[in-house]
Formats: sequence, structure tokens, C-alpha cells
Amino acid sequence: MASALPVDAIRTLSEQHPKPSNVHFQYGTAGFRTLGNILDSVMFRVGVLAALRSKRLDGKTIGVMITASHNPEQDNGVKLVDPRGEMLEAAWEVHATNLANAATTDAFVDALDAFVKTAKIDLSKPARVVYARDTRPSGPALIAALEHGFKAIGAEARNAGVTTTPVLHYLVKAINTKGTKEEYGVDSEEGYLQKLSTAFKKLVAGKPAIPPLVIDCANGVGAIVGEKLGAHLGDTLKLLLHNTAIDTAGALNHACGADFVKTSQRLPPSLASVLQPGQRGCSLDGDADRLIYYYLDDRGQFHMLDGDKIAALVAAFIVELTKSAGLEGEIQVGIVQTAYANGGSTKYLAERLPIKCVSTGVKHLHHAAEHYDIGVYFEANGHGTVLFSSDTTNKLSSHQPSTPAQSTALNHLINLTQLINQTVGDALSDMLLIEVVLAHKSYSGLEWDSLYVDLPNRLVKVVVPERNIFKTADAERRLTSPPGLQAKIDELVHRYEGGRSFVRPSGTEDVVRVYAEATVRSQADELAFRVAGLVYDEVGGDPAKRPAEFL
Ligand SMILES: CC(=O)N[C@H]1[C@@H](OP(=O)(O)O)O[C@H](CO)[C@@H](O)[C@@H]1O
Ligand SMILES: [Mg+2]
Repeated sequence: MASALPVDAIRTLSEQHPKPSNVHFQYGTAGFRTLGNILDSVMFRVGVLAALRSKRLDGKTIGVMITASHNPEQDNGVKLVDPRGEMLEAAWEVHATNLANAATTDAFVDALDAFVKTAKIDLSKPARVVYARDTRPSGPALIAALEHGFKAIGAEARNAGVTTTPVLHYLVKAINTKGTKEEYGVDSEEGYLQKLSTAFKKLVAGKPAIPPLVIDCANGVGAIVGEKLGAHLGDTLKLLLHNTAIDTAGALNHACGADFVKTSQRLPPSLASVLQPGQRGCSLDGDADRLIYYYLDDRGQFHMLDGDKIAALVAAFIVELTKSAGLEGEIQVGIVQTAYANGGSTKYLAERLPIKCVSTGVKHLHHAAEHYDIGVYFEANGHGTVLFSSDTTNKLSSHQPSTPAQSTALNHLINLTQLINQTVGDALSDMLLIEVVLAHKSYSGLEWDSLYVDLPNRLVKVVVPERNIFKTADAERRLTSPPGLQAKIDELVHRYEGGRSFVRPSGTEDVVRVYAEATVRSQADELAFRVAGLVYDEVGGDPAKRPAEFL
């Protein structure tokens, strides 16, 4: 017999976290995300929901991460992590949205009650959660609201403190596999850093000394975890941490970080006197799950190495290792991208490997990558990882190499499975992976960059009255609504050499995004601003507020 919801405790505590009346919350691409100061009720309710998710899954530990990633400092957000360290099952996103929008405590309790029945949640099961936050100033108050949610429903909750999003994902998997034969690692941040650095040291043993690496920590939590990682790495790889001002108001993600670099396609001004020509630098985002590399050439010109370049570098290396290990034909490496992948990268990769295009958002990439023996997925913005299927992991551990060279390659592959975060993309783990490949190939940024040439591209935001009328098909590459708009975009695109453009509603911001690329820089810009203008006018944008750059 299932026990009942502790309705009295939920009511009492819920009254302390009333829902603001004029806001509609939505569990989107990255969980709930909006201004930090309106999220109190959402946190409380997510606390209760996380516990129910755990009960539904037989008491497995669920993760809760409070962060707004690369978004401005005043924003915050929360997302749930499922037992294997993956994003919350999509079907529950709707339940999360429903519960968050119940107008009153009574409505919330009624919604909970109905939900427990329809989702067949056995309330007698234990509820276990692990939670963490990034460095945002709104974090501590939101954690307190979340903890009230845990308390209300009686969850067993473990506080993982201030850490990165990927560390939290790792912890969830490590806790849930503890003591099993799939044990993922020691269930602590320290255990994770130990695991990564041990694998890294094995992978670069015997290689020439690696020059120090400049890291822009976006003034976020990557600064804290990056410093600890640096201590583990010692002289193997010296990390030069910059933008580490986690206590300076307004500094987080401001004119720095992976998103700044990717969108503005330039060096953070704070690194202008730091990065030397030829030296490698990289930027993390506010919760350290995105990574963008770059270098300055001899003339001091900036060159960006984004998620697409990372995918190309890493996939080629893994393919080479599988061949050298004598596993050619037995292990297939595949790539997953989104429509935002640069056309140059898609062409380069499609000529070499199986490749798939999916909708924006890590959960789509992750699931598609699981269908390959080894799936490499990166969003152009630098979020991604490499997944090894369990068949592949078994093959690697049982394969009998016939030569010393095969044995070395096989060991490298096995160590890569330890170095790479299998739950979600991690900027720090990805950074070590890239450093391994560069060391093995004796590549500088220049050689890596010349794998293929990026097509000039431009990303533009369009503010429209109603973004939900924009509907897409074909992995978001075509609009099906508003009717007729896609035909007009096609007509424009045809006029540009190497032209490609698509339009989709953002899942994290109240805007529509326009992407365009073309063979020549000025043409990519022109196409993007023409399509942006078209979109703006088509859906009745206010002519008085029409951005001047739209054509
Ligand atoms: C063009 C772009 O970079 N879009 C980002 C952004 O999603 P939008 O749905 O485009 O707002 O945030 C997502 C979550 O971080 C990330 O997965 C995605 O790649
Ligand atoms: Mg992030």
C-alpha cells in the first residue's frame, strides 16, 4: 500500500514560497531559466518534484542543478538530472511546467495529488536527491527554497555545494552505480578530478612537455573547479586561469566566457595582453559545460576553434586509434550535429564519417549519439562529449591486441573512456581531451584549425510578438509556420553563393534566432540581416522599433 503525500508539511512550507501571479514558467531546453529573483516558488516545487521522480524510479538518486549557465548574472535556473546522469526524461518536462504554474498552494497540492495518481508514483518508496549550484549571487536563497521542497516531502538530500554542472551529472551517475559492476567512479568532486587527471597523465605519458594553457573561466564556477583540477595535473599541464573573479558583482559571463567568444567571434578583451601569438587559449561558460578554443596567429589575428572544430579533431583521433588497435570495421564512430554546425564542418565530416543532424539541445544530440558504437556530439557553441556504447566498452576490455602498437592504441582508447564524461559535456574534461589529441598529433592551434575552413556566418536574434507561432521541421532546418515564410527565405538564400539560412524559435530566450552563412563574410552578414528583416516584418514587428541593421 502506498503511503500518502505529507500534505500538511507541503502546505505549510509552500505558503512560504508563493508563486508570483503574473509569470508563466516553462521547463525548456535547459530546465527553468529566468530572472533569479522570481524563481523562489519554482525551486520549492522542483524540490518536491525531484523527490517524486526519485520515488518513481525506486529511490534512485536524482540530481538538481541550480545555474543559468552562460546567461547574465541576474538570471538563474534549475534543471533535473536523471539517474544515469542524463537530462530529465522529456515526458516529465510537462509535469514540471504544470506544477510550477499552479497559482496557489491549494492548486499546487491538487496538481501534485493528480500527478501522483496518473504517474503511478508509489509514495512508500524512498526519495534521494543530490544538488548543487553555481556561483550566482541568487544561488544561496534559491538553494534554501529547494531544501524546503525536499524537507516538505521528506527526501534524503545530499548537498554537493558549489560546483560545475558536469560534476553534478557525474555525481548522479557515480552515486547510482556505486557498488555495482558499472561503478562510474568515486562519488565526489575530488573523485572525479582524480579520475580525469589519472587518465590524462596516462594518455600523455612519454609525449613532449605540453606548453601552459590560458583558460578564461568566465568569472564563474569553472575558476574554482579549474584550480582544483590544476592541482591534480601539476606539471603535466599548467593551467593559467583568468577571469576568476567569482565574487565581483556583474563579472560573471560579462565580456568573457565561451558564449561571448562564440557569438562575438573575438577574444575576451581581458585576455588581450595575456594571450601570446601561437599560444592556445580557451573559454569556459558560467557553469563550465561549454568550451571554445582559440589562438592568435603571427600577425596577432584571432582564430576561433569552436565545437565543430572540436568534433572534427576528436573524431579523427578516435577513428585513428580504433584502426591502430585493430578494431577497424568493428567499432563505428559517428557524429551528431545541429543545424548551427558550420557548413564547412558538415562537408568535411560527412566525407569521412556517418553524420546525423538533430534539433538544438543537448538531450537530442546525446540520444542520437547513443546509437553509434562511439558517438561524437558537439554543438557549435562548444557543448558536447563522446559516448562509448556498452558494447564498445566490452569490446575494448576483451579485445586481444596482436602487436605492441595495437596494445598501445587499445590502452589509449580505454583511458579515453575514463577521461571523457559519459553523462554530459564537460568543458574541463573536453579541454583535457583536446590537449591529449594536440599532444599526440603535435598540433598547434594552426594545424588543428586547418582541418577545414569555416564558412563565414552570422547569428541574429529577432524579437517578435509571439515566438510560438514559429514551427520547424527537418531538424529545425525548415519553417512550417508561419505559412509561406520558408518559401521567401529560400528565395533569398538562392541569391547568395554558398548561402544557407534557417529560422527557429529559441528554447531559452524570448526571441527567434536567424542563422546564415555564405562563402563571403559580407554576404553572410547581408543574408542574415535580410532574413531577420523578413521575419520581423512578416509577423508584424513594430516598424518604429525595427533594428537599424535589419535589411
Ligand atoms: C544557437 C544556440 O547556441 N542555442 C543554444 C541555446 O538554445 P536556444 O534554444 O537556441 O535558446 O541554449 C541551449 C541550452 O544551453 C543550447 O543547447 C543551444 O545550443
Ligand atoms: Mg553551460
